[in-house]
Amino acid sequence: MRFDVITIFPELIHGYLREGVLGRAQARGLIQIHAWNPRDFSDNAYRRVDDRPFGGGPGMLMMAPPLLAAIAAAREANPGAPVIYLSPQGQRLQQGAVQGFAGADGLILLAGRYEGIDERVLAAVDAEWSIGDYVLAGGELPALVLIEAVARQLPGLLGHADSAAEDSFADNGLLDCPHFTRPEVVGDVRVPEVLLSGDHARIRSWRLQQSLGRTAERRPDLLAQRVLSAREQKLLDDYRRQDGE
Ligand SMILES: Nc1nonc1C(=O)NCC1CCCCC1
Repeated sequence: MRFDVITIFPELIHGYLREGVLGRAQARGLIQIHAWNPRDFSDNAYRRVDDRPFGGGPGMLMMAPPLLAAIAAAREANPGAPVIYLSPQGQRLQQGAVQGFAGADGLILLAGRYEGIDERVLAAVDAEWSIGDYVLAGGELPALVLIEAVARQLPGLLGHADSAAEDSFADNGLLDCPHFTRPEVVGDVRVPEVLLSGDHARIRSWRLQQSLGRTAERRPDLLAQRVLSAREQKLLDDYRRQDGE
């Protein structure tokens, strides 16, 4: 899958994606990352990409011509890929949309800076997405969040075959269960006995019960979106009874 990012800080993108599982995914050709710098498409000697806002106001805005030219170049290199602008004005990114994007051949991501971009750029944008209701200094981190969340869904990307499929939000819409590794005792806290039992059916039930319980306690909104099977309801009832003890 090819990701093109339009950014005045290409190294922010390449630097982060060079590491870890995403770096290995690039080396394996599972994903391709290309950054386009609007400065390379600026028609003035100083490679200027920003200017003062009409109507006044603080700060600078990104000018339309360099961004539109960079978008056109990216579209030519990544044909058919939707152009996504990351901004707090976008629709909220959730796992469902991430899985949808994972089915695309490519994505073109526009990372804004300064106080924003000239509104006329949005005529060349297919969708506007937000990673959350807060304001960052630029769209590079949101672009990286989207790339990482989508890339993790690609078959073969994660070492363990079903890791992504087992992600809490990915397959069951619940929060993740607690996880433990060696040493078996930390301070005076032992690993829950069930996880040492080797009884995999019992371990799966315990993990599901913990996810259900945690989701009920911390994100009742997520639980409300989900129909529980009779088995899941019983696990949750038992969890609540144990919790209440
Ligand atoms: N939140 C967000 N979700 O997606 N992007 C976000 C953001 O805060 N982006 C920074 C702004 C900075 C000025 C230009 C436009 C993007």
